[in-house]
Amino acid sequence: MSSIANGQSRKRKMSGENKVFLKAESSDEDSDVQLDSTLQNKLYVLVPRHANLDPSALNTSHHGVGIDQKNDFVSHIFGNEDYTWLPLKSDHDSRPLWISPENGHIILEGFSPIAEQAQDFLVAISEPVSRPAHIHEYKLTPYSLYAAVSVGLETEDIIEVLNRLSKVPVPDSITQFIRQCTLSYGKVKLVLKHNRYYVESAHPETLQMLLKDSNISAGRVYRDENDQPTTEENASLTVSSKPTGKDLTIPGIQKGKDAKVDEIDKKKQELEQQRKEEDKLFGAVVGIDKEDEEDDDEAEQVHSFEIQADQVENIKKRCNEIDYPMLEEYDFRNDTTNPNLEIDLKPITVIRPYQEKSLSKMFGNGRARSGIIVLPCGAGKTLVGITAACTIKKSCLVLCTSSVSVMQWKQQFLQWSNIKENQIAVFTSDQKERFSGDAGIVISTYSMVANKRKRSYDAQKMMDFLESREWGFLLLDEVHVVPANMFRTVVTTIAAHAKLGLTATLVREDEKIDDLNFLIGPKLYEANWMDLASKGHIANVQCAEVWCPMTPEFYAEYLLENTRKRTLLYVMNPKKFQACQYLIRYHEERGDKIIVFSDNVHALVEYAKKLQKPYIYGGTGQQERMRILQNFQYNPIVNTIFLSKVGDTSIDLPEATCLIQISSHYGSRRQEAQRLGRILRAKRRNDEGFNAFFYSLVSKDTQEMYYSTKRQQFLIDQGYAFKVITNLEGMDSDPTLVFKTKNEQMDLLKSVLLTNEADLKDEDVRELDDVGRITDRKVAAKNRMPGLVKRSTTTSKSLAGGDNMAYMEYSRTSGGQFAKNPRNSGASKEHHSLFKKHLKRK
Ligand SMILES: Nc1ncnc2c1ncn2[C@@H]1O[C@H](COP(=O)(O)OP(=O)(O)OP(=O)(O)O)[C@@H](O)[C@H]1O
Repeated sequence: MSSIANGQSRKRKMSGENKVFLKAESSDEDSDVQLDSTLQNKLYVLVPRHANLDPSALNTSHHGVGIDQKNDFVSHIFGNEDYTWLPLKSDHDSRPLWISPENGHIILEGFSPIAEQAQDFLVAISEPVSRPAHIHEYKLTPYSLYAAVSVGLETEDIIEVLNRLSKVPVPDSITQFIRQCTLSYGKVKLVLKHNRYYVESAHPETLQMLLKDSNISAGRVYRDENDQPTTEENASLTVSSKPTGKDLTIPGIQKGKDAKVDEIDKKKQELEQQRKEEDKLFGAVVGIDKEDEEDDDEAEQVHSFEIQADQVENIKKRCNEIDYPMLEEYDFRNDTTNPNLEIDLKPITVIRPYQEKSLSKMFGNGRARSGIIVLPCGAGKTLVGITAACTIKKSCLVLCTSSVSVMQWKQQFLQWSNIKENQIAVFTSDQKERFSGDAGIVISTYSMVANKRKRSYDAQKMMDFLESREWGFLLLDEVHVVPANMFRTVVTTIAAHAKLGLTATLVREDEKIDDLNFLIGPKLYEANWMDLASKGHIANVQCAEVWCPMTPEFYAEYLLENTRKRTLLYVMNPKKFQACQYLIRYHEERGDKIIVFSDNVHALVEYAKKLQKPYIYGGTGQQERMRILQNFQYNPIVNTIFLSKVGDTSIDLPEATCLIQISSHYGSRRQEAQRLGRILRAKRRNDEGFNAFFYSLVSKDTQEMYYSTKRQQFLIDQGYAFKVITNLEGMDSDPTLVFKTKNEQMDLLKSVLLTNEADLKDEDVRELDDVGRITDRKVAAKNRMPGLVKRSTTTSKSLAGGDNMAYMEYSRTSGGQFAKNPRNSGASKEHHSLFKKHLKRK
């Protein structure tokens, strides 16, 4: 939930907010939005320049009784977020939303019968903040509203549906904010039709207003009655019908139907019927599919004027400056200049419902909208990108973060679509291919395209080829990791009609995420992790933080040493070593396959050697990596491997069912989510009662606890509950564990203190993923010994880890199985001071 006010006086708080709403003066003339970093946690930090919100509108006291005047005995607990004075609607029980008049945060009751529809609507108009099992939190921002209008929602519809869903009337301040943010956004589109560029809008007055701007009107093209360019000026706009998208089919939806699919369809219909009845009952037809409904109505008219191709960039820039950013849409079906690409999904390829939903946001009106699709790790972003390419059917450029990903994309194109191998070209430092024919696919890396340093002759020739032609589709993988300036270079050097960004975690520690909105387009869709897990598309994961006490000797040194040595001391803590050994043994006995992650290479090697397990880090040769990974996949004796951060992304090991993290890089929320992604794709995710496990081992009372809390935040916001394990049963009395005696512990301490400074650094991985996935499954399969992989049967209690471990919970529960463990009760009192602070802050 959003921060609970800390007792500041309302007067002081309001003055702070006034600051947020004040349009910052021209400190940065070029930026399209203003950022007030002192007020990071507030809504409306980003204010479109035209948005001229009246701060006094947010002074809630004019609505009724302010909290200062309230004398009841609970209001003070909620501080400035006590909204009991808001008038509840008489049928509020059947409405699932609360809207804060002060900061636009929206709280959704996840247990409401119409929560699913409400969720669809909220994802379209606001940013999800936190989505645990029962209560979800969203926030309205200028960008989220920009995204809403870009997928076809209209201002009044947004307000009306919010009002229908809300338990209280939508506050005036929020209505006003929505109006101001949607006033100009999404009203103007840049469309390429029959190879001519048009500025298009359903609002002729908006186009007339734009044409009054000399920069824009200078780029306008006039045509005579023979459709030839003329200098004769003609004031009228072209009028045409709005495209309906009716006859557009996204491949992979109807194909490959079997009995199971029919059954699902039947269930869907039943659910649909049930939903319709609920809608009737609650009178809250959400209306986000209004666009589709409109298809049945008479086609709406759109107005447009043509602009010169070489003026597109200038006009786009000008429109951004005057707060009328042009949405980019590609009318690919009417593009007759760029040759078509013969590509379709294979008949056996069936895309999943959430993949279809995300694509329908992109192709909702029969054209391709540029924007970003956010799906959890392992949920199949690649297939979404491939399906989009199969829909557009024009030349396509795919950019990824590493050469390993390039090969994976190529392999996936061949796996899911009917594209021929000679129609796909790979452009990396090792391979510079061309596709045969007029149209094709090129897969490359961001650095190959954006790096302007001296290129080899071949690379330069390839770049000339990429820059000299028009691309129907630009697919951008892992958009959250690529620096904004790299994007800028890519987007300006490559002429592409439609751009699609893919990511799992739209979070960056550098808060640069907003750049993506303007460089690629708005977020079109964001899936809910818990929903996908509950439907079996990604694995259910039990997350736990294991608190390992420091031995007195290690702790004494920890308090004395400098930061780098400190890190090594808490990573090499003998108790952590033992916990790691204990968990490996426990999960190996259950038949799990375990990946142990360590960012610190020194620790990685020490742990792996001591526990006699194979390890891979940046310095491991390619052959050795493949050998280790193949053994892990197919050899029943190799059930645990140690990986440095080279394995964070793109490693596809669906056999892995358990992750143990012994050292991590500070507080990166993204890294934590990516690591979790390694087990979300677990092959066995649909087995009854199956759970994957994610353990983070932290040394108690050290800085590591702070970082760990920070890292988990993204996953907690997706609904994961991290349990705290304070005691691994039987660990203290187990004589087989390493570093049992004081002498052994002291020897370890000595070796840590003698370690070179140079060894203490985390691995510097430039290539984001260079472990690679094993694509040569046929070779590997030969070595496999079927039936030998042992998986012991366990009780559900054991599956929940309840046999040997004591849990306590400090985060919101997701209704997970750990929470039901009777040992939980009462344990939650035992919060570490760091967590207490965290909880209070929450
Ligand atoms: N519709 C589908 N039908 C069957 N399998 C699918 C489908 N969509 C995705 N998959 C499979 O799911 C797995 C994960 O897909 P993919 O690698 O594209 O995930 P991702 O979202 O890119 O993950 P990450 O962000 O971790 O790289 C792959 O093995 C892929 O083949």
